[in-house]
Amino acid sequence: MAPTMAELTNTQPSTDISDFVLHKGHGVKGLSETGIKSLPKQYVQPLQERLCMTKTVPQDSIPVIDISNCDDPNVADAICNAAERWGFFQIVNHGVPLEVLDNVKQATHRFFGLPAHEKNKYSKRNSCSNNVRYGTSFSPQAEKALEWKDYLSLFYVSDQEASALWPPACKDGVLEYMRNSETVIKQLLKMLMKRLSVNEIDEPKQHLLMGSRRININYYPICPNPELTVGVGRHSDVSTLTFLLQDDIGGLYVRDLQDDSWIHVPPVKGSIVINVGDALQIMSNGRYKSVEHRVVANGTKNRISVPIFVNPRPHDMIGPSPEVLATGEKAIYKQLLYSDYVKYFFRKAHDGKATVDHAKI
Ligand SMILES: COc1cc(/C=C/C(=O)SCCNC(=O)CCNC(=O)[C@H](O)C(C)(C)COP(=O)(O)OP(=O)(O)OC[C@H]2O[C@@H](n3cnc4c(N)ncnc43)[C@H](O)[C@@H]2OP(=O)(O)O)ccc1O
Ligand SMILES: O=C(O)CCC(=O)C(=O)O
Ligand SMILES: [Fe+2]
Repeated sequence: MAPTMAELTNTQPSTDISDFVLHKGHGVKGLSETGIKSLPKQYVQPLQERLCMTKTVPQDSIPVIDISNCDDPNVADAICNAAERWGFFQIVNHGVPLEVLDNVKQATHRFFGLPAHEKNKYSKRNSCSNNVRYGTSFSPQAEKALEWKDYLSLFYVSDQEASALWPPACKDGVLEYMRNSETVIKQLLKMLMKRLSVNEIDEPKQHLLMGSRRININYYPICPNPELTVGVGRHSDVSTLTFLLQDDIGGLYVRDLQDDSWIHVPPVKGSIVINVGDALQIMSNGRYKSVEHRVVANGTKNRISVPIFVNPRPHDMIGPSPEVLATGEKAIYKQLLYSDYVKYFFRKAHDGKATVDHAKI
């Protein structure tokens, strides 16, 4: 039986909240559902990490790009310009059927709707594979303040492995969404690489750009005192590209590189949010920007999102592309083993752009 709100907040030491959320697998969703009225102190973020609304810009500035005609050079220009200027854009008319998007959202709700003991079968402690992990916050062992989010992270190896190991509550919807994203991911990478003088994506390049995929399903439950915490703290993704489906609640903010303000990425029906990750920033020698983003907590609504992180393979070396350096441009990033880079990212709390700065020469 889940404890009541009074049992958790008033009379119990804070270790009991950690035990309930982290170890027993209730997550922040379970905490939220106790009816808790004030934010436990573990989730109170330092002032500088909370999103101050006076630093946000109300207008919609992240481009929304219709990609129905991928062969149109104007479409490629819009994509590449957005990747250079914003690091973020939304795509519409991308060819992934609305039904597939609805199915993966339902799959996400089905998984998080399971009882805690079912979800907890996939926690780091209990999961039968490193490739399937249910958790909460980002890196609880490294964080001074926890984040108000639960997630399931699925590293894709093969359909066979996914069928055997991924939770039955969500695997079909997630696999269908992954399969349907493949063509558009290839189209986007082709356009982005062409501007970097990579005119053909041969097999080795394809491995480097999209040789592995990780899909996360994220759940941000209703939060008491949302202004005191974060859903996800400031970070950039370590992927090549991230292909993100959000529901209609909103709450994702992106750093404007020109003035350091934060810009909302408004939900647009049927759209997919695309962002450049650190691996592509490094390969493009800084031309495409992996931009800091964060998610605010919400006081009245539950929110979900489903990012597909498109990555190099763990054993690939990443560094500025030879085609980019062929012009005589000086490399600003080192060559790194991708899995070392990702481990470095996961070992720390979210800290803005510190991971990619670590890759600088
Ligand atoms: C969760 O909240 C998030 C997540 C994100 C993610 C943004 C991304 O861009 S994810 C894309 C990352 N790229 C890849 O996964 C592809 C390459 N993969 C690899 O190189 C490896 O699979 C590996 C990730 C390095 C894991 O290798 P493995 O040998 O299996 O090592 P482990 O011992 O299992 O893990 C090492 C260390 O990493 C942490 N960790 C691993 N997986 C996850 C995960 N899915 N989520 C969170 N943390 C993970 C873990 O702490 C491990 O350390 P331990 O102390 O537990 O041993 C963005 C924003 C978010 O809020
Ligand atoms: O939930 C979102 O909109 C974004 C989540 C995110 O940035 C991530 O999982 O890397
Ligand atoms: Fe992210």
